[in-house]
Amino acid sequence: MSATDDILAAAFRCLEAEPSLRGLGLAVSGGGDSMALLHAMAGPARERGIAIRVATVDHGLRDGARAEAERVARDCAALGLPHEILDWTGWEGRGNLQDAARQARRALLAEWAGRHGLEAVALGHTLDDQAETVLMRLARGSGVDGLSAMSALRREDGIAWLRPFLGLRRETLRAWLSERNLGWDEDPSNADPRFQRVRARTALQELAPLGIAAQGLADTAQRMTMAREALEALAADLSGRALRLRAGAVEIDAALLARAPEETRLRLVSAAIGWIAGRAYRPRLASLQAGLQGAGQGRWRSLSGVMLAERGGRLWLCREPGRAGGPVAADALWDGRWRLDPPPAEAEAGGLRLGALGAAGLAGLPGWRDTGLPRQALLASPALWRDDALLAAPCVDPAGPFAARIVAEFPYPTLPH
Ligand SMILES: Nc1ncnc2c1ncn2[C@@H]1O[C@H](COP(=O)(O)OP(=O)(O)OP(=O)(O)O)[C@@H](O)[C@H]1O
Repeated sequence: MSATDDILAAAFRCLEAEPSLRGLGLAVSGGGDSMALLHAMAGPARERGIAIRVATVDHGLRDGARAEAERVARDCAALGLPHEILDWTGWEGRGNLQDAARQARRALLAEWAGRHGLEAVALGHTLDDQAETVLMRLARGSGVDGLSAMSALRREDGIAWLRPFLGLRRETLRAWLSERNLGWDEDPSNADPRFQRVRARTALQELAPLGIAAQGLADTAQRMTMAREALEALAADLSGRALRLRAGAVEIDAALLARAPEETRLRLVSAAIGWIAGRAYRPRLASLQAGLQGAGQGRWRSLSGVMLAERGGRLWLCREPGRAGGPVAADALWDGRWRLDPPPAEAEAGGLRLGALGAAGLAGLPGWRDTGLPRQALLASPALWRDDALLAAPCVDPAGPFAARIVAEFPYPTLPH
């Protein structure tokens, strides 16, 4: 097969994975990979009756970025495709710039797709990106999850993110563009050795004599994806036998947990932490191991915004009260997970706040012991307040005036209440 066949076959395959697709967004930076995406997807999408829109994010970080975005706009105009430049103005100068830029780009693209009713957005990642990621993750000592492959289709934020070119080489795409006299802009940061990805790219060439090459690393990533699926199935099985959700806390049968292989155990506890504290706060492996060992001694330990302790043959995980955030308006989401259900009527909502029960709230509820929940778990459970007066504590008194609902879904099956 020629490069053109491969590229067009990849474009069609990607559209076939989403048969009901009507509106597709293309994320085009102006670099070689995404310019190939633009030119390769336009025809097949048109053939399938799919409307295409294109967006370029201007991070405002480099002179020349605007001109590159405008070049994409011109190419889109020539193809008859609507194009938009999305501006990122949010850099606060803290943390890792590339990570912040990537996250902001995702958010801007998701917002743009939502605004135009696009069900999917395609990205131009290639096999080379995959291989470089594996090399960088090896440097960090990553496990199965970190070494797993980017997926050709991933649903997140209500959008299907498509990566049609994961099986293709960067040089193939660029040669294809050159043959057609189609241009692209070379982002100068792609040659800046201050970036680890650029160093990984150079290192890959140096590793060739050892037989370490992009294809092999990408194959490893595929194998790791299969391994991850198997491990996820084990964690889901353990969860269904050993784990119960209680008032936003997690209760796990400690004996069953102890008998599970360490990888399964850590995976389950890490998922519980992610569920309680938000996915962004997953702990690192060493802290997780240390936290679990400490919790086994019966004292409450704090880890990634979550308290954990083993009590009476159960491992308990619950929100660390100080990390749950202050109270919010009663119709808002509190601590990323809790909502009143149904929301309060307008007449009663004035001055009403949803927040942690806390020690002050719990002191007025002597019946809390009847719930069978540890005090620690109830401290960070939701309560309804008007000024300083406690109106309801739905986890202590489910028959009371307000019910609270957890909106975040636990990733695995659980035992019934
Ligand atoms: N500024 C941007 N605006 C729109 N989409 C972008 C932008 N930067 C990256 N993308 C999308 O994310 C994909 C991966 O980006 P990344 O910077 O990791 O890759 P790249 O290999 O440099 O790609 P390209 O050659 O297309 O810039 C791109 O192919 C493109 O689809």
